Amino acid sequence: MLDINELFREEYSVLEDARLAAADRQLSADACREKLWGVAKHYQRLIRESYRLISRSDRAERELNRMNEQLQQLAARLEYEATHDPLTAVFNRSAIINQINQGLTTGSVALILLDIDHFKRINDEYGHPMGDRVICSLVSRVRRAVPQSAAIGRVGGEEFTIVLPEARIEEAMIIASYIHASLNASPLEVLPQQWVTASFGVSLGAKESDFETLYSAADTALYTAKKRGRNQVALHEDFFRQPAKAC
Ligand SMILES: Nc1nc2c(ncn2[C@@H]2O[C@H](COP(=O)(O)OP(=O)(O)OP(=O)(O)O)[C@@H](O)[C@H]2O)c(=O)[nH]1
Repeated sequence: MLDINELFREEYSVLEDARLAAADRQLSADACREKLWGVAKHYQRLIRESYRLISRSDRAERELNRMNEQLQQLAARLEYEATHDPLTAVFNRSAIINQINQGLTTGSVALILLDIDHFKRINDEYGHPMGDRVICSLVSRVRRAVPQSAAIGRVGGEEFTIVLPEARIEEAMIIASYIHASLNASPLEVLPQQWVTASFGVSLGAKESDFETLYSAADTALYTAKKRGRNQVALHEDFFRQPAKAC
């Protein structure tokens, strides 16, 4: 802790001297002038010191602001990296789990599970780097086919989710069919000589259900699509059940 008396010892002494001089009616004009010079010299020194301190504190504040900005940028980057897939820039698995669980606290959530068909063959035939480019190209096509409110996620190597909060099962089916049709309309730009198709599983989670339940239902539907020959959309069987008729 700084002691103000210690810090300004010299100035206090000059000040005290000046006070005594001001009170001394017998003091000669020359002696008064000499005291005044002393005060002026110290005053000048104080101005110089204050200016130096203000400049230093301005510099420190600017440096602090710069570091704060860097910290915020770093936090945003870490947050982005923790929630996004580095290859495709869509949400990663943990972000999708959070979004679905969050969505299910306030309403229903429809889920489309998309799995590229025979992707291993693409890797084997054209190489892993081409496989990566196929994944990115397919994601671009999915982006163009889904509404803004949909969250696209990569939950496995060649498995993707399209999360549709508050959507009805019919809307989810339409969107899945639209992506399916778009993949069948033309080959991906990066691999024009080879059609890349996908299978889709669609389901709906009721309010207050959870990720595991919804994902498992969509996965069962996806398995059905694969089993039936791939390159198609399957709806979870729960949605085929008719409500019991009253007698
Ligand atoms: N290029 C590339 N390949 C990946 C990536 N992640 C997973 N894979 C490959 O994806 C392939 C998935 O193969 P499988 O699970 O047998 O599925 P599939 O060949 O698509 O067959 P079906 O799903 O049954 O139609 C494996 O060969 C993985 O190595 C990735 O990030 N990049």
